[in-house]
Amino acid sequence: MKLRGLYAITDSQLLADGKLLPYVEAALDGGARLLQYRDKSDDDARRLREAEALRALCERYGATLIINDDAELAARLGVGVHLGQTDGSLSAARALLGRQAIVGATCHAQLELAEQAVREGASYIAFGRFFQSNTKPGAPAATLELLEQAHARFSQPIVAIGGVTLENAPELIARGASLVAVIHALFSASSAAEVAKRARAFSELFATP
Ligand SMILES: Cc1ncc(COP(=O)(O)OP(=O)(O)O)c(N)n1
Ligand SMILES: Cc1nc(C(=O)O)sc1CCOP(=O)(O)O
Ligand SMILES: [Mg+2]
Repeated sequence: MKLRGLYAITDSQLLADGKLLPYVEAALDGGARLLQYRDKSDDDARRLREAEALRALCERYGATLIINDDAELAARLGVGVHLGQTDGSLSAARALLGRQAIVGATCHAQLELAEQAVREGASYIAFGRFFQSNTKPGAPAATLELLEQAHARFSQPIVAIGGVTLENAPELIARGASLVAVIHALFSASSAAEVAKRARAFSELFATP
C-alpha cells in the first residue's frame, strides 16, 4: 500500500457533540488516505465502539485506520498503530500486529530516533512539530532542513505533523513529506461540508503534476 496523501487525526474536543463520525466521513470523502483515532481517555468501551465505527468508515472509503498509543486495541480491530517514544515497544507492536500492519513512530526532530524506529520495523517515520500547533503547542520543534535530511537518508514514508495548514503543507511535501498529518486545520471547520472541502484541498496538493 502506498502511503502518500492526507493523514487525518481525530481530536476529542474538536469532534465532540456528535461530530466524530460525520466530520471523519467528510475527511475521507475529501480524500484522506490514513485516519488516526487519537483519544486520550480511559473509557475503554467508548474507545472500542468509536474505533469500530471508524474502521467501518475507513473500509467504505478505502482508507486505513491507525490507532494512537494502543497496540492492543489495534490488534483487536486488526488495524495499524502509531506509537510515540513512551507508548511501548515498536518491535513488540510489529510482532503483535503482523508484517502487513502499519506501525508508525514518532521521531520528533531526531534522525537517530528514526534510525531506531526503522530498525524496529516502523512502516513510517513521523517528524514534528514543524509549525505552531494549536493541538500540541509544547511539542518539540522540527525544521525543514531536518525533513530534507530525513528524506535523503530514509526510504520509509515520512509524515510531517504539527501546525500543518493548507498554506504551509506544499513546502513540507516539496521537502520530502509523503503524508501530512493534520488535526486543527482540518477539523476546526464549522461544518462537515467545510471539512470535506479542506480535505480535498490537502489531497490535491499530492496530485502528480
Ligand atoms: C502521525 C503522528 N505523528 C506524531 C504523533 C505524536 O505521537 P506522540 O508523541 O505519542 O504523542 P500523542 O499523539 O500520543 O499525544 C502522532 N500521534 N501521530
Ligand atoms: C499529536 C501531535 N504530535 C505532534 C508532534 O510534533 O509529535 S504535533 C501534534 C498535534 C498536531 O495537531 P495540529 O495539526 O492541530 O497541529
Ligand atoms: Mg502517543
